[in-house]
Amino acid sequence: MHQLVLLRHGQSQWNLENRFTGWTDVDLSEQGADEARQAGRLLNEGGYEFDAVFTSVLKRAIRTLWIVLDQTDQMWLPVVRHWRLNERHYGALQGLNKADTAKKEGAEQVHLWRRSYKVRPPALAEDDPRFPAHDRRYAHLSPAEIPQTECLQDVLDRFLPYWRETIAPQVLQSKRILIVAHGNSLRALVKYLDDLSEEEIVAQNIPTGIPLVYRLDSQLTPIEKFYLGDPEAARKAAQGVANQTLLER
Ligand SMILES: O=C(O)[C@@H](CO)OP(=O)(O)O
Repeated sequence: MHQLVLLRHGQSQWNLENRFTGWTDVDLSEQGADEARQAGRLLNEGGYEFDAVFTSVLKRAIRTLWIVLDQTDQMWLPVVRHWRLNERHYGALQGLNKADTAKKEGAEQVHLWRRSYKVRPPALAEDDPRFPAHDRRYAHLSPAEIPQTECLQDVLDRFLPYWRETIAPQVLQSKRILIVAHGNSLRALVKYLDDLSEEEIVAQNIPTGIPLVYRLDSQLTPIEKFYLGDPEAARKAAQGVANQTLLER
């Protein structure tokens, strides 16, 4: 049996402000840092140890990872940061308030942008300062790899090669892997691991800062999966993510 732990970063400043974030490099809020510490405590209590760790090139995930490694006394572990684990690029929605956007564009449209598999949010123009080609951390990417917007399918398409070539082989060697990433990059991986349909993935929301443990067989098919800690707290936190576009917020 193989084990994999997924962790969405703790609450970010823009999660707190209820803004679409995507590839914007915002930091953790104070609550987010607390959530990361709590994730570390849960991992300690469960006796979880890791052999290798993967994260994105965005500081809310990196800092969550730092806090977890500190909390679990595993700061020595090898860490790989890769853009393919980044959050979904939210195109021209990046920076906008989610509830205001639902008011303006309609809740149904915003739900499609947030959770459908194939509907892309409006794209960024190439001369927009938010376009990642202007950021030197992405200078090594080919033009075709740099997104102006992404739907969940695009995220899975860019995450999967990295999963197949780099992470999955290590899981199969029985290395205990921790992936600290983002709501939608983890939804893409969950869709793939759980073999969910395009309809089923719509209802999946991943809460911030709660470790999600997968036990997998030799084909990397899940045998069981569960959130560490109180299952009711994880359910409520996931519901809170789903509710971010409610107009009365
Ligand atoms: O803004 C984002 O980048 C993501 C994660 O915070 O939001 P959503 O859950 O709306 O897809």
